[in-house]
Amino acid sequence: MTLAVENLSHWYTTPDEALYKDVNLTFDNGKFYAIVGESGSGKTTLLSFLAGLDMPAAGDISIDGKSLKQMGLTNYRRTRVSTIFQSYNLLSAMTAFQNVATALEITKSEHAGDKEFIFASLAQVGIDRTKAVKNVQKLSGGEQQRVAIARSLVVDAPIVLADEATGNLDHDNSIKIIELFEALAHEHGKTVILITHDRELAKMADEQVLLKDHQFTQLTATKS
Ligand SMILES: Nc1ncnc2c1ncn2[C@@H]1O[C@H](COP(=O)(O)OP(=O)(O)OP(=O)(O)O)[C@@H](O)[C@H]1O
Repeated sequence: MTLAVENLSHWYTTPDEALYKDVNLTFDNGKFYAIVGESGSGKTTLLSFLAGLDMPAAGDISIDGKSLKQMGLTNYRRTRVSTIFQSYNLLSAMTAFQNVATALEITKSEHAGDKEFIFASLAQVGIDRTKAVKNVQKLSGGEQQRVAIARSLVVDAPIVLADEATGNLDHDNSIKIIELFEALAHEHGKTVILITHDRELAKMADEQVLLKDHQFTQLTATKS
């Protein structure tokens, strides 16, 4: 499966103040990508298009040649993509466990109601049973971030998008999450796209997409 960005241009004010012009990018399944670039360069904006939350001013996003417009953004969001937002968007009146359980119910997952599966999904991101049954507002920022990651991953979408998913985590926990993303791509064949400010973490990706001076450059990793 290939997710393609075709001749995409976007501006919020006028076309001569475009964030980017005629961008072409491809993202393949089984690969882990990092999008890096200065603050305000337009990374989150690109992610909102890839997530099917917004449409660019010009150009198209397609999946295996079929445009998202053709497919319908709601259909695309429901069936293809899972997004981890910078602001977590957790249901604040609920526990970590309930946040994950709700995602499984909404998406009619085969794991809906499976308590052990839910606890295991949270354990995978370092949230133990004691923390899992706490209201998410009683968890630290980094713990909330990990709950948001677990919630997004249980949905089992072929495309996983993450906006600064490790922004609130210490180095060791960031590495664990990156390894989890790597495994999703390499072992489960997903397309994983992470926005990050952290150049060291970005180097762990198979490809880096650099956004600089209104241009994207796709670089393949040369891993030792
Ligand atoms: N809805 C909007 N209306 C007008 N301008 C916007 C809107 N959203 C973003 N912008 C502007 O577009 C530019 C790119 O924003 P974006 O959030 O995509 O950048 P970013 O690279 O993700 O930044 P950061 O790393 O700081 O999160 C910024 O200058 C921002 O002010």
